[in-house]
Amino acid sequence: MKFNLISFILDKLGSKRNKVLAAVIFAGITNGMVMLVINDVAKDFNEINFVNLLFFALCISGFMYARRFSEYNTQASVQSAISERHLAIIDKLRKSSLSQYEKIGKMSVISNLLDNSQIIYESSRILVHVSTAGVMLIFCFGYIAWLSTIAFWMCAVVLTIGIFTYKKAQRQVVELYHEYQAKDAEFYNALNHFLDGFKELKISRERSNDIYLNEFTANLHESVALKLRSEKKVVTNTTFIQCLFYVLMACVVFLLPQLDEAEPSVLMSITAVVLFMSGAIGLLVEAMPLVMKADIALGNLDKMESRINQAMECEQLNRPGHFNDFSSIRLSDLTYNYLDETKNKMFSIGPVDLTLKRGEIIFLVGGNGSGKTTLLKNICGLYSASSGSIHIDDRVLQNDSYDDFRNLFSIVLTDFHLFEKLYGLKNYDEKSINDLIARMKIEDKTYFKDGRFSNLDLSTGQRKRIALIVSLLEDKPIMVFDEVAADQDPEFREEYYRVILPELKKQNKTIILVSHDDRYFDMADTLIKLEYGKIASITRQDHE
Ligand SMILES: Nc1ncnc2c1ncn2[C@@H]1O[C@H](COP(=O)(O)OP(=O)(O)OP(=O)(O)O)[C@@H](O)[C@H]1O
Repeated sequence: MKFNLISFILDKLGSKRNKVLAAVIFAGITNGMVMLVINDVAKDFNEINFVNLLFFALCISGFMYARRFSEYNTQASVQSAISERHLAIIDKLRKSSLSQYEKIGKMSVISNLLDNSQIIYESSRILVHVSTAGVMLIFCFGYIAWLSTIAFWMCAVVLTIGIFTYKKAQRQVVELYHEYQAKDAEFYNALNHFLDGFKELKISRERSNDIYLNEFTANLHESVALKLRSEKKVVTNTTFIQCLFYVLMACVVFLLPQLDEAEPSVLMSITAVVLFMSGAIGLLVEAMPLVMKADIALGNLDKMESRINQAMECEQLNRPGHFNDFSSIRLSDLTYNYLDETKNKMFSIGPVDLTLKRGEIIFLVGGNGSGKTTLLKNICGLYSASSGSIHIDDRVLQNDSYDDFRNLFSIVLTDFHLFEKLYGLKNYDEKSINDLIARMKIEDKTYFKDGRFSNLDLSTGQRKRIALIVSLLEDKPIMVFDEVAADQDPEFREEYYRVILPELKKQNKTIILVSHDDRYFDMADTLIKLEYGKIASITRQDHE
C-alpha cells in the first residue's frame, strides 16, 4: 500500500508542515504523559499531590491545544487543496479535446470529483488522530522499555507479528475494494442512463423493470457482496489485531512476572500502560481501512487527472489573436476517424477537399449517419483531423491555434445546451435581446431580464430558437447550425431560411448548416452532399 494520503497531506500543509508535525508529536507525548501522571498518582491515593495535579492539567491543556491546532490546520489545508484540485481538474477539462472528453464521460468526472474528495477530506481528519495515537504509542513503548526490557521485547515481538500479518491481509482488502469500485462505476453508468432516459423508462414498464432488476438490483447485489467480502476481511484483520493485543496483555500479566524480577508495583505500572494503549490501538485499527480508502481515492483522482492531461496534450493551448478574420477556409485531404478502445476504425470521414468562403451559405446534406455532424465538428475545430489540414487563408491550422480558430465560430448543434446566463457576453442590452425573442415569436414564453432568460422550460423548437438568439448575439464570423429548422413550424422555417439566413449573409457571415429541408436547398450558395463519410457532390448556386 502506498501512503498517498500522508504524502498528500504533508505536501498540502506547505509552510505549516513542521508546526503541524510538531503539534501532532506534542499532542501524542502529552497524551502519554497523562498516563505517567496517573501511574504516579496510583502509587499513593492517600493525599492530593498538587504537583501531579498541576502537571496533569498542563498535559491535558497542551494536548487539547496541540490537537486542535493540528486538526484544524490539516482540515483547512486539505479542504483548500481539494477545492483547488477540483478547479484544476475543471480547468484542464475545459482545455481538453472534445473527442477525449467524450471518452472520459460525464459520470466518471462527477463520481470522481464528489466521492473521492469526500473520502479524502474525512480521512485526513482521522489521520491526525491516528498520528497522535501513534506518537502516544511510541511514547508508551519508550516508557515500557524504561520500566522493563523484557516487557519491551514482548511488546515489540507481538507488534511486529501484528503489523506484518495485517499488511498482508490488507492487500487482499485493497484488491476487493478495487473490484467493488469497478462495480460502482457500472452502477453510476446505469444511473446516468436512468436519469437521462427517465421519460423512456416512465413510458415502458418492461424497460423500467428490466433496468431496475437487471442493472440496479443485480449490480447493487454484486457490489454489496464484494463490499461485504472486503468488510469481512477488514473485520477479521481488526479482530486479529485486537486479539493480538489481548495476547500481549496475557503475556504481561501471566508471563512477565515469571520472567522479570521487577517489583509488583512496576509490573502494575506496565499493565496499566498496556491498558492505556488499548484505546489508541483500537483507534489505529478502526482508522486503517478509511486511510486505505483515501489512498485509493487519491490514486483514482490521479488516474483521472492523468487521463485529462493526456486529453490536454492532444490540444495544445493557446495563442490568442492568431485568427481574427478570414476570407476563405480550405480543408485539404482532411480525414477523421472514430476509433474504438482497440484503436479500430468505427467510422471515418474523408478525405475531404473543400473551400468555404466568407459571406456564403453552405448547406451540408445527406442521409442519416452520412457524417454531416462529424464533418461540422471538424470544420469548427471541435475535433482535430486524423490527417490532412485546414488552411485559413494562407495559414495552416496548427495544434496550438485550435482554441483561437474555434473562436471564429458560434454553433448550435443537435445536442446543444442552453446555459442559464449569457456567459462570455458582455456588451448586450436587454431590449435588443427581448426584440430578438419577439422576432422568434416566443415573447409570451420567456423574456430576458437581469442577465438571464426568465424561462428555459420550453419545447424543443422553442429552445432551438433561444440557441439561435444566443448564436446571433455572439456575432461570430461563422455560424454553424445543425438541423436548427427541424422541430420548427412551417412559418418559422420560412422565416429562418428565407429571411434570417439572407440577413446574416448580408452581414458577411459564413453560415454552414445541416438541413434535410430540400424545399430550401435553393438558398445555399454551396450545396455539399455527403455519402458514407465522403463528399458525393458539391453544387455551387449563383444568387446574383
Ligand atoms: N462519438 C462517436 N463515436 C463513434 N462513432 C460515432 C460517434 N458519433 C457518431 N458516430 C458515428 O459516425 C457516423 C456519422 O455520424 P454523424 O452524426 O456525423 O452523422 P450525420 O450525418 O450527422 O447523421 P444524422 O443526419 O442522423 O444526424 C455514424 O455512423 C455514427 O454512428
